[in-house]
Amino acid sequence: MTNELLRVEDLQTQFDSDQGTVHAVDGVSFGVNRGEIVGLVGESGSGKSATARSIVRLEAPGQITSGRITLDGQDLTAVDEATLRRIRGDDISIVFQDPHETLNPVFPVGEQIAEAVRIHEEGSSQGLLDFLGVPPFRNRAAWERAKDYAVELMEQLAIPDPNRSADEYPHELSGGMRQRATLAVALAGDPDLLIADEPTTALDTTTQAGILRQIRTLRDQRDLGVLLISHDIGVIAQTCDRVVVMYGGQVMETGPVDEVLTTPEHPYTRALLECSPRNLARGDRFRPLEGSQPNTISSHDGCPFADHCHLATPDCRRGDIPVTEREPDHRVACIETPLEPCRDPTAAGESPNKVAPDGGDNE
Ligand SMILES: Nc1ncnc2c1ncn2[C@@H]1O[C@H](COP(=O)(O)OP(=O)(O)OP(=O)(O)O)[C@@H](O)[C@H]1O
Ligand code: NI
Repeated sequence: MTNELLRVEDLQTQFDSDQGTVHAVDGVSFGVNRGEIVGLVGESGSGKSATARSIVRLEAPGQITSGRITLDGQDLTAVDEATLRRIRGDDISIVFQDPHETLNPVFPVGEQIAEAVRIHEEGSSQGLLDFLGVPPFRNRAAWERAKDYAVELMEQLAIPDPNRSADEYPHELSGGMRQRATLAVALAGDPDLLIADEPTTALDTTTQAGILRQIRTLRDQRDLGVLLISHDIGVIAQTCDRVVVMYGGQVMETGPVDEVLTTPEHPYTRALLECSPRNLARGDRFRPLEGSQPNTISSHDGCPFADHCHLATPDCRRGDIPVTEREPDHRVACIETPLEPCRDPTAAGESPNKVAPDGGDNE
């Protein structure tokens, strides 16, 4: 028995476009254990959100064309709509960058959290009421309990004066508090897995750090599995135990954060660390890698990074790139990476967070 909660195996999600098929997620595999925070990192368009949405089966208008997604052994690609709805409420929660996707502007936040608690508690009976199209039966005692628990959840999320904040509308809260309220809604059903898609991207760095710490605390308290999506490698370094580096819909490298970010092996991971916003002089603008994202339309043979990789050979542009395990649980999808690992791609500049500055740039 492992304590693996989520397993994504060879997932393919595609979109139709006028130009052809977009291979947004192109053979992605990774797992999330209970009590573990896994980061999904990559530039804009690398397929992070498409992966997250596929896991909760909200991939439309995209389509999962192959692969398996299992949560606690249950295949999410094979369950019916009613089961999926139950899983989304009870087992997996997803929060987005924009709280408006979760919070309704016209209701006080406490009421929305309580509503999420109540729906979870009433479970299948609520499903029946939806089916019959009648307004939900308001069990007074259950509603009061849900309200009490909503305030308790707000307290757990370090929202100050939760009794008062519960009566406030989303726009009356600061950005950070709104995102905490969103997390409270997400946790109302006591999920096993929390997926957070760029939850702090819209926030200033201090507020961001507070929320990331909160996510770690929740993980500790609830033994939550967390999939944290970010384009910011610094966020991943601060928060995650393991990281999955994506480019062009594929996984380039995956492994423990302190290994992957200190001794990155894939040329793309090295490039990503080099152009991390934290490595730029103050005032410089973060610019994506030269040439930015590959064309994921139609042809998707070989390594998507080949056109930007100084180590690329003709073999890199053909067929599937084999994945090799360099250390236990540290995998790299590259045929040309020198066996001598790159010690620290940022040795010349300032190192981001936990990345140890120990020189020896062999690139
Ligand atoms: N609804 C859609 N219709 C067509 N193509 C889509 C759609 N949604 C996403 N895509 C394409 O799928 C690919 C992956 O997009 P995705 O949103 O997963 O990237 P991302 O890594 O989350 O980027 P970002 O950091 O900008 O959120 C992109 O090429 C994108 O254009
Ligand atoms: Ni995204």
